[in-house]
Amino acid sequence: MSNFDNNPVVQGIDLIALAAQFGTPLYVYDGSVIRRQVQTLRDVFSGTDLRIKFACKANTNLAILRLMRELGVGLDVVSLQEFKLAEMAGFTAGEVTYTPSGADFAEIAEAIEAGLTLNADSIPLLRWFGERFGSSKPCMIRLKPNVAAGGNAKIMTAHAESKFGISVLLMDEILEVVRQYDIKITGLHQHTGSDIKDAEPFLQVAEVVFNAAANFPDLEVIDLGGGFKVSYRPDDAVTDMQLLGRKISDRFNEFCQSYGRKLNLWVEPGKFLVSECGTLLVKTTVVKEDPAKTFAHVDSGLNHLIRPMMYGSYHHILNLSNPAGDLKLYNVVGYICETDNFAEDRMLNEIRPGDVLAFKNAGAYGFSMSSNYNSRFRPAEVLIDGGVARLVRRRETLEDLVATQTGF
Ligand SMILES: Cc1ncc(COP(=O)(O)O)c(C=O)c1O
Ligand SMILES: N[C@@H](CCCC[NH3+])C(=O)O
Repeated sequence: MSNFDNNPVVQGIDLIALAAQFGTPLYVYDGSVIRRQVQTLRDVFSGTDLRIKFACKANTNLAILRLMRELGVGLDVVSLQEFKLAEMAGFTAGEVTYTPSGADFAEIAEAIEAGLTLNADSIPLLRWFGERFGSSKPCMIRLKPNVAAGGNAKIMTAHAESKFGISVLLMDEILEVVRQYDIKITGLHQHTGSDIKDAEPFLQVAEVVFNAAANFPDLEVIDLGGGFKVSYRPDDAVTDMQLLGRKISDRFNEFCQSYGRKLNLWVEPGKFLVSECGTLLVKTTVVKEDPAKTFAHVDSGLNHLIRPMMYGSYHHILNLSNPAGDLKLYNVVGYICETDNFAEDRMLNEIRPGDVLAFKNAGAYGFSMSSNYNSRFRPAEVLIDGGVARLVRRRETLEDLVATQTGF
């Protein structure tokens, strides 16, 4: 189904029946959408030696990771724990890159010993790597190209004041450390941000990385990060992937010629691969007619899908239980003791207590950013693939909430 149709059926499976079977709140993932998105990336970059590294912080459910592996997609992890999950899903260290952000060096040492290639994000880390490993292990560098792009300020990661990466303005210092310790730099990386619509910023940062590449003779990889925009609203403009793929591929191939060798092109999308596959199903608990607003409370909140509250993000909402109901204006709000508005002044088919609502585009940074705030359980998760719905995470219990507490 299109992400915005009021059609409650995914691969022949009725979502209202699924909500009744597994309860709400429930994350539901459509595997066919992931397959489609992977194929699109391969098609648009077919002129290059492309490797896709799924930024798995977007969704670390083991079934999703396994599906990625089945599809030949590698991973980008940001923590040792994400790598441990990757291993459980069948990945080997060689299929995974490691892009920590200001992580403890003890964790980084463990990750390197486990076989991961480090993507170094600071000069102190690069120096530490040099002192400890010299040229005995490969190393990548995360550059900060000083380009501002992304859907909102909180998800822009490459502007001059961003904490991420090593500024390209520090190239002399980078080179001094690399030479001092004879570090073998096998890859240059940058990640501009998330929700980037236009091809222009992608091309702009690619130029910065290509220019920097001339300083590093041992490169095998150029990693241009993720950030491709998908449609969150019915009328959203999205990244023109055909155009982007063609422009980046052409420029990358030219660069390889001038570099003197064919390199691998890596991209590491999160949202592009999994945002549209996911729907969060919730149940309406109370409809409150207030003189100012009509509030539809649901059995979920910022503890399950924090994007609207954290970034002001739009998630399309459908009333699956009453698709032909009269249109009315609602504030759709959570059950958490915070102002956890999912939507304000949203026109929706009449909502009645018990109605199942669907929050679309919830596959990326949904469950993976969830919490137990207010001591609420996190949602269960279901993956629909090959026409079969499979529970891939059970609902939590009180035992899960207290499992790590001691001494009480
Ligand atoms: C290093 C890195 N790569 C890739 C991504 C994926 O971004 P997106 O989900 O927008 O594709 C992120 C997320 O911010 C990131 O930090
Ligand atoms: N979590 C962000 C994307 C990644 C930002 C962190 N680098 C979002 O939901 O839009």
